[in-house]
Amino acid sequence: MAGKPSNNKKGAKAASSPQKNNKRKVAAVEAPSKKAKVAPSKAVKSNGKKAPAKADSESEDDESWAYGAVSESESEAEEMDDEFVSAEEGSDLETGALGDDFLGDEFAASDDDEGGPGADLLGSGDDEEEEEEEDIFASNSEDSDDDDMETKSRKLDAAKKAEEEEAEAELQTNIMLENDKYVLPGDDHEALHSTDLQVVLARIQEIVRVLNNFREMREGNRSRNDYISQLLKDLCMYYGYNEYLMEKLFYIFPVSEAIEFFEANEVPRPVTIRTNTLKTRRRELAQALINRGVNLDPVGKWSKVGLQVFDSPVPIGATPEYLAGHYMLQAASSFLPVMALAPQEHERVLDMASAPGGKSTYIAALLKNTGMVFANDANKDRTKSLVANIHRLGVKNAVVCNYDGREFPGVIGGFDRVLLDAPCSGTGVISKDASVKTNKSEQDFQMLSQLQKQLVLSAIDSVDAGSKTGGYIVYSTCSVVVDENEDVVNYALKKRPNVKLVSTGLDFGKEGFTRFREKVFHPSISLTRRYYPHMHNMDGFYVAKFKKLSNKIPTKKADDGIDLDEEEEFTPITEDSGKRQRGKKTSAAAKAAVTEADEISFNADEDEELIRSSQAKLLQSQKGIKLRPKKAESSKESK
Ligand SMILES: C[S@@+](CC[C@H](N)C(=O)[O-])C[C@H]1O[C@@H](n2cnc3c(N)ncnc32)[C@H](O)[C@@H]1O
Repeated sequence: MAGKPSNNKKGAKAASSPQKNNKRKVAAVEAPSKKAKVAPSKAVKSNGKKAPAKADSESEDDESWAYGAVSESESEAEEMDDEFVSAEEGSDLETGALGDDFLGDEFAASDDDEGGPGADLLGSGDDEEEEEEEDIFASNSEDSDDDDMETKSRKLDAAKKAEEEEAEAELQTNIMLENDKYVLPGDDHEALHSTDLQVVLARIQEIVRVLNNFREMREGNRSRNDYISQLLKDLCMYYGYNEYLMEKLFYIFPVSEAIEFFEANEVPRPVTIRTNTLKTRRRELAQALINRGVNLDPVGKWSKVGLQVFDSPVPIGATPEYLAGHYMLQAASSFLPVMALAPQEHERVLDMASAPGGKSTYIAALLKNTGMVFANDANKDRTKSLVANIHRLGVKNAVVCNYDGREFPGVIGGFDRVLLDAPCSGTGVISKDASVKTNKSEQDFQMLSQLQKQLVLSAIDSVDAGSKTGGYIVYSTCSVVVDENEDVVNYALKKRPNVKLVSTGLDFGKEGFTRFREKVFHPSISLTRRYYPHMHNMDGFYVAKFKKLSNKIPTKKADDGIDLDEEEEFTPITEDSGKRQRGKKTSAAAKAAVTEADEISFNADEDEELIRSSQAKLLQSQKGIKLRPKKAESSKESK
């Protein structure tokens, strides 16, 4: 990096991009990437692992899902592939966090917790089968024809690494000799206006170093904000985000981790596929693909149906196995909400925003084609790919419908479980759709958050609390932004005191925020889970699971709408220190928490105009219907 100056970011990246290595010995999706300390280019290396196989449909990214519009490019490939193509979810796992038999456990756990029967939906799932699988993958790696080549390649890697470390050490030494305190360039300093990305990168590294040891390293009486505001500008320039989004994302993480997140967004996530257990088993599928020369491994211990594809001589979205419906091209993160939903055989399940059907078809597989999946999507065009996937995968228990999710349960209700994989900004899938970096404004986030809040209430209202086996709602997004996640869940808890959050059953992922900047959320939001590309090598993702306790919406017991009567253990956060303390919930403390959050919550009456414009946008994009602007209330009244 330091030894290879470049005038542009591409050059800078090329110097640090992971070496192409087609051998299959890369950690599974589950292995959290090694953390880079500060240097962004390092993060690329640690995260890159190896260049993933290119799905033939990879270029089909679209982010029109946000408003349900469909772009021209959403063509055949997407019809065949799933939301992986349409830039959807993301997620992860922390190494070893899950047991070997997670799928089985997951269903059992969900039922143990909440009283339904568990089921190993993959069939036997026994040790013998696992051993056979291991054999398959072991023999797959033996095909490395050339030990010599491998040795040479290892030597080259080692030499390159040593060279890079030396170059970095030189840079560090220079910095330390020059001055431990980093002097921010003044307004008139030409360095401040440099567009040389190497200069910008060096400044990013310096500022991060200062911020990580602020007391020792700051210059004179410069404030933290001085450094942060320069850093945000530099990050925008280096990574190409608009300022609004950069700030929104930056504050989600500690400083160094934010850089890792931005770096991870520059690297493609691994290509993953989900075995369609309605038609085959993972080991059979793996063997068939290996016979075609596909280099793959299980996605990680947390899933018994996922495979990670490293490289393939044939387009992975057009193999005979693909066409026969033996697998779905699907981001690993997409598995998570369905695993959290844990549908049980014979249940009625609603997938409220389902196109192109990655999750609906997984639900159908877990139901073993029993019961019923209502696969709904507001975008009629997108339901074509949904139908195609349902046919290809041999799903026989699905009903496809095309309603605005907000019309439920008016359309039909009383479901055992509902999945709301909500339309979102796609900030978790920037590596698939870089346009998100620049095309999301404050208004977009407001509109999305409102839509998500309305949809989540409909999802809750569509579930039957009296379901013998279910009564669950899962809310998920492929966004890491708090407005679309914790904010929405907090709103649902306030508006629907007849639900509570329960464990997602996913033993990995970061806890949802109970506090974020000026916002304080309900303590139970720590049960929700966040997934990050830099940490879990999956798309950024969020999963929350609710249990519906009653079909009646209780009258509010407190102003904020949350039942505060019960004394329960929770973890308050002291105002001054921001540190957590174990304690008993007191009505006053909990009330204060939710009241604060209330101030930033969505209010349907106040926001009528925004809702209307969002609906208008949806109508126009889908049906070409243009709504006339609504006359102002005041002019109506004056008539
Ligand atoms: C994240 S994508 C869903 C991906 C899907 N769950 C899967 O796994 O393949 C969000 C979907 O929400 C749909 N959508 C947008 N607004 C909606 C609304 N008001 N009601 C229902 N669906 C909506 C979009 O058309 C888009 O297909």
